[in-house]
Amino acid sequence: MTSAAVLTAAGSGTRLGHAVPKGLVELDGEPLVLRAARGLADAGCLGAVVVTVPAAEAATFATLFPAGTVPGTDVPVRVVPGGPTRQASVAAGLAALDPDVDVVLVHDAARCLTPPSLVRAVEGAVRAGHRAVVPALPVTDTVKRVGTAGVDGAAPVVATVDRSDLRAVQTPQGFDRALLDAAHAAGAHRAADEAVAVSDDAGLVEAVGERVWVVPGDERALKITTPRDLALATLLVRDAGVPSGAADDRAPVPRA
Ligand SMILES: Nc1ccn([C@@H]2O[C@H](COP(=O)(O)OP(=O)(O)OP(=O)(O)O)[C@@H](O)[C@H]2O)c(=O)n1
Ligand SMILES: C[C@](O)(CO)[C@H](O)COP(=O)(O)O
Repeated sequence: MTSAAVLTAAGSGTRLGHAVPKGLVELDGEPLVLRAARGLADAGCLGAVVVTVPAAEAATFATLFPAGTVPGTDVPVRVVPGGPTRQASVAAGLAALDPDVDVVLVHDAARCLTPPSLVRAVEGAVRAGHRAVVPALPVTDTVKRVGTAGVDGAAPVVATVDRSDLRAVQTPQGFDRALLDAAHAAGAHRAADEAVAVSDDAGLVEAVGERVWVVPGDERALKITTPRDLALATLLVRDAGVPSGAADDRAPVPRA
């Protein structure tokens, strides 16, 4: 029995706006995909990492793992081509996992500062019997549902949403491997089209009627999407005093 991770790095990073795919963009001198892979390996609970990358850049990504392992560790890495959507990229990663893997964590290279403690918390919750587990943080802004914007760009407020049971979901998301394989198979017809593909793997599990569980997330697991996110992450890695987001070991609660 082995736990393994699919690390998604096949996106282009359009909103970040660099000339290279986002996974190759450096944060304080180190590519995002390498930082993310190390965070997974340092958790100490994963037997392998499959990295999904843009097909045209597979050789470049492979040079980051010259020994076929996450550098500085003995965790094996496989680099495989991803697909046109995140969902398709995860499916490609799942197909490359060894048959003995029974627990899968799916993680975004874009969340490259995720601490190993969060990886262990998610993996441990799956091992403890929760077949689908996502880390999440409470929503802190006031949230409003709005209607269609007018020609001046202003949109009418339709309602103010009760935020008490809203959560912002992060990665890694952890799954019983058979459940995640089945959920991706059931949702495969959506994978090629960005308009209908799911934005996270838990969404596919929900669609097949299985319960997804939430564990406390961590502010360090922020997603680098825009130049501002990269600037913030740079400040965070240079400031060892940055506070952690949440305790890691609270009991899972059902997803609302
Ligand atoms: N076809 C895709 C699209 C996204 N991803 C991965 O999914 C994660 C979350 O996606 P996002 O941060 O939105 O990355 P991009 O799609 O690269 O960003 P953008 O939409 O700005 O191009 C990233 O690690 C990204 O590499 C992927 O593996 N395959
Ligand atoms: C998986 C994810 O990071 C959870 O928040 C998120 O859904 C990815 O979304 P994106 O649209 O691919 O950025």
